[in-house]
Amino acid sequence: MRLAAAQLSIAERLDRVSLILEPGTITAICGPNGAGKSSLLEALAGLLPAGDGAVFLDRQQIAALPLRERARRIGYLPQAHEIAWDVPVRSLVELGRLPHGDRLAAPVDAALDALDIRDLENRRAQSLSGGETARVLLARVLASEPQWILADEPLAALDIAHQLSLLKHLRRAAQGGAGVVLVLHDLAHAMNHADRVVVLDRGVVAADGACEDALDQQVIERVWKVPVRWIGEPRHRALVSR
Ligand SMILES: Nc1ncnc2c1ncn2[C@@H]1O[C@H](COP(=O)(O)OP(=O)(O)OP(=O)(O)O)[C@@H](O)[C@H]1O
Repeated sequence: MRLAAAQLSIAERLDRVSLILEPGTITAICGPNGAGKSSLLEALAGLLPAGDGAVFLDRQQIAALPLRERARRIGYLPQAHEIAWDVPVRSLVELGRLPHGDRLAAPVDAALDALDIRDLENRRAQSLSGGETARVLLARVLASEPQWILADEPLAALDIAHQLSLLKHLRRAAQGGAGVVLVLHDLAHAMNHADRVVVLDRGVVAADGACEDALDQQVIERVWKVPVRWIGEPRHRALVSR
């Protein structure tokens, strides 16, 4: 079940972006501020009109999919972590089951465990810290067991232990067949944990491929305009300035 963007052009945001995303893999979308990463993710989730282009889930245009089916198949975590309702955490995570029309305990429990928020399940959602809020909202996405997990900066508010445990969990989801697409600012996380990196620069794809190629030092210097060097072994790399 591929997710594909064809010739996505959205005024001032994306310019003829075409991608075919494979299930069972983790793709990182990287790029400087304003490059179009969130716009691309929103368009892939069917939340931003695709302009002259189109987004396809398998062979079906996403815009034509019934909303409930789209919500069942694509889980989307936006960049802004806002919780509108001050409900208990468990109820909020259960909202992930809405597209399925059930409140199955097993996927909700699995999501609470994956994000290490079992001890928060009775807390009011609006009483949480920033990182706890981020984990709860991601748990809601996971509870819906989507074929595609599209997450905008899911690691940004998390401490290092929760970052690594979430990355491990997303890898497990990919191994189980899900497609995982993450907007990441941390290039070392992209380098070490993704299978493929798409680099956006001012609305166009500047590089796309295996991590070591797409995040090659020269690409980073060209796109981000900073002198850097990778150190360490593959999958354990760190980025340092030169
Ligand atoms: N609702 C909107 N209407 C018009 N332009 C927008 C809108 N949202 C974003 N933009 C513009 O589109 C461009 C891409 O924004 P986008 O949020 O996709 O970038 P990004 O790569 O996710 O950036 P960041 O790293 O800062 O989150 C930016 O120039 C931004 O100002």
